Amino acid sequence: MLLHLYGHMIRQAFIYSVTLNLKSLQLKKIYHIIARIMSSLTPVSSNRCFGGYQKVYSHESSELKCKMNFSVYLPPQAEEKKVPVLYWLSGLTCTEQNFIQKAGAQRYAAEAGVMIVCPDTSPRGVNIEGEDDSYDFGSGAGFYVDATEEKWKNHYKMYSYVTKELPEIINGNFPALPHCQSIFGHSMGGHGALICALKNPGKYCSVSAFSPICNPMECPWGQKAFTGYLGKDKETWKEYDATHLVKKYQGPPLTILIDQGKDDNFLKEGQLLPDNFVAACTENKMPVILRMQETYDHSYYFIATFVEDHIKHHLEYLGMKS
Ligand SMILES: N[C@@H](CCC(=O)N[C@@H](CSC=O)C(=O)NCC(=O)O)C(=O)O
Repeated sequence: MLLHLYGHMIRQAFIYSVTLNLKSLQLKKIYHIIARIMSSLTPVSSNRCFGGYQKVYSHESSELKCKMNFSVYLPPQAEEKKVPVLYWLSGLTCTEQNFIQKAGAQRYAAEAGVMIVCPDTSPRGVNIEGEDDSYDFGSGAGFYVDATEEKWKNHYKMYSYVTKELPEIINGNFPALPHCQSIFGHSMGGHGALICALKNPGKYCSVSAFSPICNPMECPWGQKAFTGYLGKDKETWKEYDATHLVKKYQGPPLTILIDQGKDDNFLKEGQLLPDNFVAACTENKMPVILRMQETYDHSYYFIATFVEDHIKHHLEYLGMKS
């Protein structure tokens, strides 16, 4: 309790120091030491689900310098042995809750014996002016990049959080097979999953996405987010654009599965651009399966319909053929 109070005080002191532009190296070091001590997980909820447990935890994130929630589904098999891990990245406006409440994935994860981990979609409550002003930038819209712009870069490091800090926490605290992890997601999170896999060859056994924002450099959501987090130089954007990254991917074979609803309004508005991604995959001879689903939209009803297929896709590459 006392430790949490100290942690909170140090975090606030850090936020104020950044706000006042003091940028004290010592204060940053102190924050990291406290964050490490505080890396213990606080249980938020635990519910029995298909013979396993759906749990939510909070923790102090050293990358994001704030308190973060994540959810973890522990299948029944995790009581006996270590299991593979599937990371799910949600889209704009989501938290760690959307997928666990709406996708209905726990039944299939229990059958397959895989853990599913869902982080939140951005840092929360970090006192950056304007952070809560729009649904597609700031809170709930971290875009899974490490911001380089002065205003955002101290907290908005979702790329490092999901590829480094969170896996360390999962591997250190849960019965996870550390080299047996895959990643999938939806919309902003579908793109997040693609870039995490493409930027880290071999780290994830497989990747899949529902209605991903495939080419953020060329769509309004992506242009707004990349300008805000990465600045105006579009060369730097390429490091976080799946359509650019897939052209230069040289790692182990990766078969990418994408489901896209044909009645998705965001597809019609030009936010998702799957054809650009498929053309880039073809250019680099990358196997990609794009399934255009008649009459489906962008919602979690669509995700719930096809989530079993995605879990089966991952099982094949996690060495657990279904
Ligand atoms: N204007 C809408 C937009 C938010 C929205 O549709 N979010 C999607 C993801 S879109 C791309 O990343 C979503 O998953 N919403 C949560 C849900 O549970 O459906 C709005 O503000 O609602």
